[in-house]
Amino acid sequence: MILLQPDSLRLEKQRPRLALTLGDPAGIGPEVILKALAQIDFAQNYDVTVVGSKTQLIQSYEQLRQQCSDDFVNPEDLKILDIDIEQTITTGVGDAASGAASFAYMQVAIARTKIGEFDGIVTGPIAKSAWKAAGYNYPGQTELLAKLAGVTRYGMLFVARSPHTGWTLKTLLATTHIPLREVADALTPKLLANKLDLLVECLQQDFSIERPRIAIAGLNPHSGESGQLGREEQDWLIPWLEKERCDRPHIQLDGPIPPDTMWVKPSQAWYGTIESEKAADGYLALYHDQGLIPVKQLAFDRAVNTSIGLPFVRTSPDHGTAFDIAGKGIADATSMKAAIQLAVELASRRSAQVG
Ligand SMILES: NC(=O)C1=CN([C@@H]2O[C@H](COP(=O)(O)OP(=O)(O)OC[C@H]3O[C@@H](n4cnc5c(N)ncnc54)[C@H](O)[C@@H]3O)[C@@H](O)[C@H]2O)C=CC1
Ligand SMILES: NCC(=O)COP(=O)(O)O
Repeated sequence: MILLQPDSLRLEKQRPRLALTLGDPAGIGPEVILKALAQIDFAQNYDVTVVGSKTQLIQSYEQLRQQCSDDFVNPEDLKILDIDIEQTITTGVGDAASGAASFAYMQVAIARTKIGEFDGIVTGPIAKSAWKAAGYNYPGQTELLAKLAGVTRYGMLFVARSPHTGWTLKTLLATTHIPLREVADALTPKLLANKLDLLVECLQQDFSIERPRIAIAGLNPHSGESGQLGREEQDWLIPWLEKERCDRPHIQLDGPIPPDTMWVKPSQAWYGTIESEKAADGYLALYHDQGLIPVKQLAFDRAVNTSIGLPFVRTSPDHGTAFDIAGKGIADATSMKAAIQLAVELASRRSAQVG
């Protein structure tokens, strides 16, 4: 027997259902959410549920009404999964109360996504220190997502589309929130092979790049200058890359590229002073600031932090809680808007691949 779906049901199924967590309620999360949602025709394109305190959203809305000439939505017009943990939140101060709140929003969003209620999660920014003050010792939201989703293979990818050319910079971090002192020991051929797998899969499935070209950074100045300025490249990075080139003939692997020049071509492709084909499809940075200084330099207002390897979509703005400007009405919502738009694109693409 063939069951025909009514058109309305089919359409409804195609609209990605997103959970949008408020982030730390003492930071700019509520403000950028209200502003970003005013800039996107969300009712047409996707179905969004804000997960967090309605009281905090209303407070942010009332502040914006007094301070701000930008557009922002009224929380009364939103679907809200209201979570009020009844603690006092002080705007601009990330503490145990705000950390407990933002952690609770994440737990609910992840649990509801796991049972199929949402196709993806867009997370507002949280403060890791506030989570710690609340007794939750995670280096970030990515690790919590991975743990609760039950995956051990995952990565932190930053995606930024150039407003000048439309070219998209995609940067995966091989290591993330660890002290700089520990980076060299954490980097191993196994870890890099794992991250490379994730990046290739993501470029193929999420960005339809069948035979990607990937640039991999060196660790030391001048990629070690033949061992004179550091030995990691000679000892294992170059041999590992040579082996990967033989094992993966369908992709192009450039590197190890001296970290200071790695970002020249992406910035030229960003501004359109070279053709975008001359830049790589993906960049693998070996540690947090090696990747994020150039990304934020080029695209602080619009880069999106994307978790790859999870069984559902997760995006987030690239910026943090910005406690210094919370409650002032001056936060820029472009990165949050880009995070929502990318989540819609990725979720739509994945559901088209499944069905
Ligand atoms: N996605 C997330 O959950 C992220 C969370 N964080 C957390 O945020 C907290 C604060 O981190 P910071 O290093 O200070 O970075 P931050 O991104 O919060 O702020 C850095 C600077 O940029 C400004 N800024 C940030 N976002 C802005 C926006 N949308 N519009 C206008 N100005 C903006 C801030 O006012 C500040 O001067 C930390 O606890 C950190 O762990 C940081 C990055 C991402
Ligand atoms: N630097 C990126 C960042 O801090 C966001 O991390 P996460 O909370 O998304 O894991």
